[in-house]
Amino acid sequence: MTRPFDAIIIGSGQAGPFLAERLTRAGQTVALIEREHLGGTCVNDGCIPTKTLVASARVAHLARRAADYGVMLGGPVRVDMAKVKARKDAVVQASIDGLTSWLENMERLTLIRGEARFEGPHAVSVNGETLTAPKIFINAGGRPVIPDWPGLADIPYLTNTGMMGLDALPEHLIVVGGSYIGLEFAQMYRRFGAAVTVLEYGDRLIAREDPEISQAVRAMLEAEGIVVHTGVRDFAVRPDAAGLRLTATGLDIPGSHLLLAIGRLPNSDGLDLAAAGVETDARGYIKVDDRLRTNVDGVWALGDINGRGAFTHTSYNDFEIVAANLLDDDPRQVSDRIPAYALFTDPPLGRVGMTEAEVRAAGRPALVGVMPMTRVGRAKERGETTGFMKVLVDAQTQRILGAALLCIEGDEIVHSLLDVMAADAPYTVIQRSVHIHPTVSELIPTLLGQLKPLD
Ligand SMILES: Cc1cc2nc3c(=O)[nH]c(=O)nc-3n(C[C@H](O)[C@H](O)[C@H](O)COP(=O)(O)OP(=O)(O)OC[C@H]3O[C@@H](n4cnc5c(N)ncnc54)[C@H](O)[C@@H]3O)c2cc1C
Ligand SMILES: NC(=O)c1ccc[n+]([C@@H]2O[C@H](COP(=O)([O-])OP(=O)(O)OC[C@H]3O[C@@H](n4cnc5c(N)ncnc54)[C@H](O)[C@@H]3O)[C@@H](O)[C@H]2O)c1
Repeated sequence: MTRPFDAIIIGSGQAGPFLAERLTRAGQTVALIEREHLGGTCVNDGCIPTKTLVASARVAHLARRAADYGVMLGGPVRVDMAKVKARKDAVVQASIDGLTSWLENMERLTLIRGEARFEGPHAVSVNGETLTAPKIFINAGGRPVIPDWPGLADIPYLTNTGMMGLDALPEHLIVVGGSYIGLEFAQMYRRFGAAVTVLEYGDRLIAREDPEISQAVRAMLEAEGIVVHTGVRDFAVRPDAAGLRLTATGLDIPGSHLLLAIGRLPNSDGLDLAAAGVETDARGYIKVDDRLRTNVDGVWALGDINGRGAFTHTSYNDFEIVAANLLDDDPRQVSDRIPAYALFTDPPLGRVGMTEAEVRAAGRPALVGVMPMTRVGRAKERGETTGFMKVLVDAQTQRILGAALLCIEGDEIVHSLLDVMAADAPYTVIQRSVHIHPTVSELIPTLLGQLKPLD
């Protein structure tokens, strides 16, 4: 049997449901196919649950520091991991429920639970049925990389998905991978009370960032008692009485739990893209142009699977780009996007635009301003002076090139810089604006008033 639609969407990640809403509102019939959980990674085992857990971990951390603020608690801080998990599950479930009822009640939308595969450029099979449509949108996301270490098949390792099921405190969590996923889990579990060791293959943590950021993040985590090893190679694992034993270059570590956070792979291999003739790059990401069109007419790829972004906000922006081009006669494109993201440690790292290394590589004359948080009144008042703020500016055009804000509220404050960049206005616009006292943002104009040549 063949069922025709105006559009088919594969995967209910952070672009598909919103696109379904726009298309159906425009009068089109849409099939949205999801093989697992509605909402994909962000809702089920990514952003929403991890940031909910980070919130619990921060409360535990502040409770331990209560006496520093003159607040006396009755005894040592205890974390009830079952309650932490239940709180996380409730926040996730509310999100899933909202999404489910929204989609189930969407006029002209057919929601299909099953695994989709291409049968041709405009035909997809699911649950033994063939669906056809002139327009097909792929929003099928990605999954964790699993290495081929000796012994891995013999131990019960975790990924970000398995971590969602933990309702008891690991005695010793070994985290492999010192980037976004690894570091967020490492800090939260240390704060819940576990011993935590981070093992990173590269010679520093979060190696996409400037070395001073890597160093500051490492120092901040070590100050909380997390053990960090970098330049680690030749991993092997085996079961033992403590749970597992991990060996690597110069290391032999017993652990109760192992989290693998060494990157993600696109879910393009399960789609039979060859049947449609859709091309991928060497790493499996679907090749798209600036408007997210694949090489096959009438097939688009949105979200992590196109390799043009790896965040919820980039996936959502992919939806906006496709909808604008198809429905609004508005030629939005990926290259309009200014890269921005945060690492949700505490304090977080808010990032926008270029790193210092990228500015140097571009060879343009630049100005730089750095301010340690020990000079920021609000940070002193809050007793949270870890980190610094750094901004890079083009010396000729006065445009902000990039910023790294490793500080309390860095994930929020970074947007004032991002918005001036998006407005294509000179940094002097922020420098001359009067910010509210006493805030961290208040020091951004001061920082911009102290720029020096980047030598
Ligand atoms: C632990 C963790 C924390 C994160 N934290 C953040 C954060 O704080 N901020 C941020 O911006 N980003 C974060 N991310 C990244 C973010 O989750 C993703 O970038 C985001 O979910 C976008 O994904 P997507 O839209 O590409 O698809 P996904 O959310 O991955 O969804 C794809 C969907 O497609 C379905 N699917 C796949 N193949 C098929 C098929 N053949 N048929 C039917 N359905 C299929 C899958 O089941 C899935 O539901 C985090 C990721 C992880 C893992
Ligand atoms: N705050 C956020 O926005 C957020 C949070 C979590 C995840 N994410 C998204 O999820 C994606 C995946 O995150 P991630 O942290 O898994 O991947 P990543 O690609 O960012 O980092 C993987 C890390 O693992 C290291 N590594 C690779 N192979 C290794 C090995 N064999 N042994 C030890 N270390 C190894 C790499 O050097 C790197 O530091 C990111 O690209 C990000 O976009 C975002």
